Amino acid sequence: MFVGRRGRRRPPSTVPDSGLTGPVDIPEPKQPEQPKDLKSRFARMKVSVAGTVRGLPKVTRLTWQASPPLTIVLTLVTVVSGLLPTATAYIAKLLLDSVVAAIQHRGGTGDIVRITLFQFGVLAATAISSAFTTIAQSLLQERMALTIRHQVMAHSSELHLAYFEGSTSYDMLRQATQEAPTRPLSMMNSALGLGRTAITFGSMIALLVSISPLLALVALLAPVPAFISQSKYGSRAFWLTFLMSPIKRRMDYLSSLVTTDTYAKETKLFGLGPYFVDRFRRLGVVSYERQRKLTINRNISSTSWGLLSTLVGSAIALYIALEAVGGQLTLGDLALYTAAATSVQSSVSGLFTAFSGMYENNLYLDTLYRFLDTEPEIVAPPSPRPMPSTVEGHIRFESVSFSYPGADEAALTGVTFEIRPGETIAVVGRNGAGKSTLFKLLCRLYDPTGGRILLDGVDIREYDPDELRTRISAMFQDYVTYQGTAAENIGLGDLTRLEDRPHIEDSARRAGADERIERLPSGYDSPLGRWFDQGVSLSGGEWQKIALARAFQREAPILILDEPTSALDAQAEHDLFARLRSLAEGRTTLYISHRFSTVRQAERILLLDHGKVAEYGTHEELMAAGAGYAELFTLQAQAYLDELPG
Ligand SMILES: Nc1ncnc2c1ncn2[C@@H]1O[C@H](COP(=O)(O)OP(=O)(O)OP(=O)(O)O)[C@@H](O)[C@H]1O
Repeated sequence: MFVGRRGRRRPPSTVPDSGLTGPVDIPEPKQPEQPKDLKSRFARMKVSVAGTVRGLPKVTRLTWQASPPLTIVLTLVTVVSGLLPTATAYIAKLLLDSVVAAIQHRGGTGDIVRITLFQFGVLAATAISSAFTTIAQSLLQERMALTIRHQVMAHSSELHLAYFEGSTSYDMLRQATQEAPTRPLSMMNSALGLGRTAITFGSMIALLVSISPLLALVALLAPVPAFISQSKYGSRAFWLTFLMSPIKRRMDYLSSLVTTDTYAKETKLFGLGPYFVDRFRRLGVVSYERQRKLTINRNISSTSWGLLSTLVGSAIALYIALEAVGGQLTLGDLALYTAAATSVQSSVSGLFTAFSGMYENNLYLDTLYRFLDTEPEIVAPPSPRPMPSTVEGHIRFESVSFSYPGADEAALTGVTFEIRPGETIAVVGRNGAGKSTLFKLLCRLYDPTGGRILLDGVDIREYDPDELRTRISAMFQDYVTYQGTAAENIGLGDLTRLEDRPHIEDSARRAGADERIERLPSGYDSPLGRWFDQGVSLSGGEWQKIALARAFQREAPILILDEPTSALDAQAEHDLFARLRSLAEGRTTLYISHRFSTVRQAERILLLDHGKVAEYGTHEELMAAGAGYAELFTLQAQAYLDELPG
C-alpha cells in the first residue's frame, strides 16, 4: 500500500465543475430515446437476451476459475433443489389421498406412515440442499471477489500511464474494482436460479396442461408485465450508477481531504474542514435522492405488477376448487394442482426475475470486461530487439514532439539534442516548460507524438519497455512514500536486491539517508508512515532522501533525477551534489533543478522554453551567449549577491 506525495494530476474531468465549488448536482439518468412500438421493443429485447446469454460463458469460466469444486457443488444442488418442489407437491397429494382413503376405511395407516417418512426425507433434503447452497455461495463469493480483484490489479499494472490520467477510464477502473467483484456471482446465482426454476417449471407444467391448457397459458402470461418493469428498472439502475460515478469520486476525494494525514495540516489551517464536510454532505444528499427515487419507483412498479400475478393465482385456485366440489377431482388432486399452478406461476415470474437479474448484472460485467479488454498502449513490439548486456547510455532526441491526450497545447515541440555516454546533464526551464515530460518520454511512460528517441543508436520503441526500464533508475518529482520499513522503501528500487541489506545500506549512504535511518527505533527495520503499525513520521526532506536512496538502489546505466533536492536543506543539497560526480560515474545522468548553483555543476545544460530547446551547452558557453540561461543565472545569483556585505 502506498500513497503519492502529491495529489494526482488529472486532465479536465467529464463533469465540468470540480465539486469543490459550484452547483452540487448530477444529470438525471437519461437513456438514449428509443422507439416505443412493439416491433422495436421486441428487437431490443432480442438484443438484450442475446447479450445476456453471451455473457454467461464468460461468467461460468470466471466461476470455474475461482473454484471448480464449489462450482460443481452449486450446480448439483441447483438441479436437486429444482426437483424438490415437485416432489413435495406430489407427496402432499399422496398423503392427502391416503388420509381420505383411511377415513373412508379403504386403506390402513401403514401407507400414511411410509408417505410421511418419505415426506420427511424430501423436507430434510430441501433443508440440506439449501444449507449447501448457502455455504457454496458464500465461499464462492469470497473466491470470486479475490479472483476478480487479482485480475483487475494484474491488468492495471500492465496499463499505460495515460489510462490512469483520463477521468472516463478512471471511472471505468473504479467501477471494475468496486462493483464488479460481486457481480459475477450474482450473475451466476441468477443463471443457476434460472436453471433451478426451469427444472421445477418443466416438471410442474405437464400437470397443469393436463387439467387445462388455458389455465397453463394464463399462468404463463400473468408475470410478463412484472418482468418488463423489472428489466426497465434494472438498466436504469445501471445508468444511475454509471452517471453517479463522478459524484462518488468527488465525494471520495472530499472525504480523503479531511481524513488523510498529508492534507490535514492545510485543511486545518485554512479552516476548510467544515466546508469540505458540508460539500460532502450536499453531494451525498443529491446522490441519496437519486437512489431513493429509483428504489421506490422500482419497488412500487414491481409490486403493482406482482399483485396482478397474485390475482391470477387466486382465480386459478378458485377454478380448481370449484372443479373439486363438482367431483371431477380428488382432494389430493386438488392439493397437487393448486401447488402446481402456484408453482408454475411463481416459476415463470422466477424465470423472468432471474433473467432480468442476469441482464442487470451483465451490464456491470460489461464494464469489467471492457476494462479487462483494454489493451495497454505501450507494449513490446512483436519481436523486440534484445537489450545489449552493456548499455552505453548514449541518448539522442530527434525532433521529439509530444502532446498529452486531450491537451490543446503540445508539451514538447521538435526537441533535438544528444547526450554522450556517461555525461551529466542538467535540464532547466520555467514551470511547465516540459522538463518532467522529457523524462517521462525517456522512460517510455508515453510515446512521442512525433520524432524519436534513440538509446545507443536504437529507437527505444524497438525494445521491450519493461526491459528498457530496468536500465533506468529514476526519482520522480512526485515520488512515492511507501508505507513500509525503511529497508523496504529503499529495496523496492531493485526487486532483485530487496533482501540485500549491505547494498540497501550503501544506497542509503549515497543518498545521505543513512544517519537518520540509523537513529530510527529499529534502524532499517523501522516502519515508516502511519498507515499501519506504529510507523515513524519523517520530514519532507528525510522522505526525499529515502526516495533518492531507492533510485540509487538500482545500478542502471541511466540515472534520472527530477528535482532531487527540492526538499533538502542547503548542507544536504551541497553534499549530494558533491557526491553526484562519483555517484554518476559511468552513468548517463539527467537531473532537473531550479537551483543554478547545482545546475552549473553539470557538464552540459539544456534550457527548455515552452516545450522547445532554447539553449544547450556548458555553463561557460551559455553564460558567454548571454541569453536566457545567463539571464536566469544572473537573476538568481544577484539575489544572493545583494545580501552580501560590501
Ligand atoms: N498528465 C498530464 N496530462 C496533461 N497535461 C500535462 C500532464 N502533465 C503535464 N502536463 C502539461 O504539460 C506541460 C509540461 O509539463 P511538465 O510537467 O513537463 O513541466 P515541467 O517543466 O516539469 O514543470 P515544473 O518545473 O513545474 O515541474 C504543462 O503545461 C502541463 O500542464
